[in-house]
Order: sequence, then C-alpha cells, then structure tokens
Amino acid sequence: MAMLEVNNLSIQFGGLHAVDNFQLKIEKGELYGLIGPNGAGKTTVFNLLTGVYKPTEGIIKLDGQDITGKSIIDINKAGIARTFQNIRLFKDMTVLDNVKAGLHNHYKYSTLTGILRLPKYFKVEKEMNERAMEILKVFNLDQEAGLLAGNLPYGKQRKLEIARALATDPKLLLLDEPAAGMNPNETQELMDTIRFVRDHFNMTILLIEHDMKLVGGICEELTVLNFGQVLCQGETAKVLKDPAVVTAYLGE
Ligand SMILES: Nc1ncnc2c1ncn2[C@@H]1O[C@H](COP(=O)(O)OP(=O)(O)OP(=O)(O)O)[C@@H](O)[C@H]1O
Repeated sequence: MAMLEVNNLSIQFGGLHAVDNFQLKIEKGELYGLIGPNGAGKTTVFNLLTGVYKPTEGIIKLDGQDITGKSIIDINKAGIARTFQNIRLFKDMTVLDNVKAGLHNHYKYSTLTGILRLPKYFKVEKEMNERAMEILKVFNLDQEAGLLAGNLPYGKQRKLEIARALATDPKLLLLDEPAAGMNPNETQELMDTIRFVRDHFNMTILLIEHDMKLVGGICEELTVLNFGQVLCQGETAKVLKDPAVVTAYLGE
C-alpha cells in the first residue's frame, strides 16, 4: 500500500484553478520531489495535504487512511509533519525546547503533575530530554542544544526545523524548499542529512525544491507541476530529460 495516495485533488481561489486534478502516489521510504515554476501550485499542494486548505474535490489517503478535509491537528496526529518556506521556529526558545515541542504528542503528564512536580513529571521530562538530544545528534546540533534557536546560523535553523518535524514521529515528512537561502556547502550537508533521515528512520519524504542539484541528487521520483496541473511524473532522470519539462520549466 502506498504511504501517500492523492487522486483528483483540486482547489480554486475565485476563478483561479491553483491545483487542478492533481494525482500523486508515494511508496513508503521513498524520497520524492515536487518541482515546477513559481506560482505553479506546489505550496498549495502542501497546504491541501496538511489541512490548511480544504480541497474543492479529490481524495487524500495517508497509509490507507482517508484524511481528506481533516483539520491541521488531526492530520498531524495521523502522521504528516512539515517545514515551511519561511522558517517557523520558536526563536526565543532553546534548540532543545524546539525539538521537545515536537515530542509533546507522544510524551504526556497531567497539568497537576507538572505544577506539583510529581515524580512522573521528572521521569517524562528526562525521557523527552534524552529523545530530543538523540534527534539533535542526528542533525549534528547537539552541541547547540542550549542556545536560543534564533541565534543559530541560517543553515542550522533549517536543519532544526526538520529535526522538530521529525520529533512528531511522522509517517510522511514534507519539506518546503529546504535549501532556500543556503550556500553550496550548506546545501550539500543538507542533502546528506535528508538522505540519512530517510535511511535511518525509513522515512517517506516529499520535498519542494528549486535547487536542481539537490533534486537530481537525492529524489528518486518527481512530479512537475505547471499552472496547477501535473506536467510530468516518474523517475527523476527521465523527468528531467522530458522535452515538455525542459521547455516549460528548465527554460531551454
Ligand atoms: N490563499 C490564496 N488565495 C488566493 N490565491 C492563492 C492562495 N494561495 C495561493 N494562491 C495562488 O495559487 C497559485 C499557486 O501558488 P503556490 O504558492 O502554491 O505556488 P508555488 O508553486 O508554491 O510557487 P513558489 O515556487 O513561488 O513558492 C498562485 O497563483 C498563488 O497566487
């Protein structure tokens, strides 16, 4: 069974068909890219998948479960986590606390336990700290655990956002332009990190990206969107050579 299956997904804003009859199938553990020119509808697809927008038409299934039209919170609980084009961290909180915020779905104690600092509070907090540090190590951010997130260099803030998303233990991770604003060294390191996350956690990843080196380097399959519609879909090397894609997107 596919991890994500989307059929006939559409949304209109006024008269604009921002996403039109969109189809997508991603297998478990696949690293999948969504590309296309500016304004093609890529972020709108992410907003539909995560419950920010309700589709006008279509069906979204995550690991066999119909999540179409569900709320952002319910979709997150069902197993989709995302990062944003413009980084959205809790900048006044520490790096560690940002990751712990992602863990809260899975570690719980009552308000009273927290206020009275009962033994369960210390036990759960200890477990959360350990788990958050494990995740930070994966991203080579454990040395910065005590720093304020807003004080990290840009490339590390992007990695921390992925770490926080991963802390929710998702089935599907959506990354919206993860390499935006990164220098070539940071982009190379990010590619290694994304590959590691997929391999280490057997994670299914869908990413939007304009950096063709990254897309060609790590994505196994691609969908190209153009004017809200699928222009081409399939194995990365084939898609990037497709004449329609070259004309419409790569501008050659
Ligand atoms: N809430 C909205 N209301 C009206 N129009 C919208 C809304 N959200 C997106 N659009 C329009 O839908 C189209 C697709 O936008 P979207 O942001 O999904 O494109 P994109 O492929 O992510 O572009 P980029 O690569 O520049 O981020 C655009 O014409 C955009 O102006």
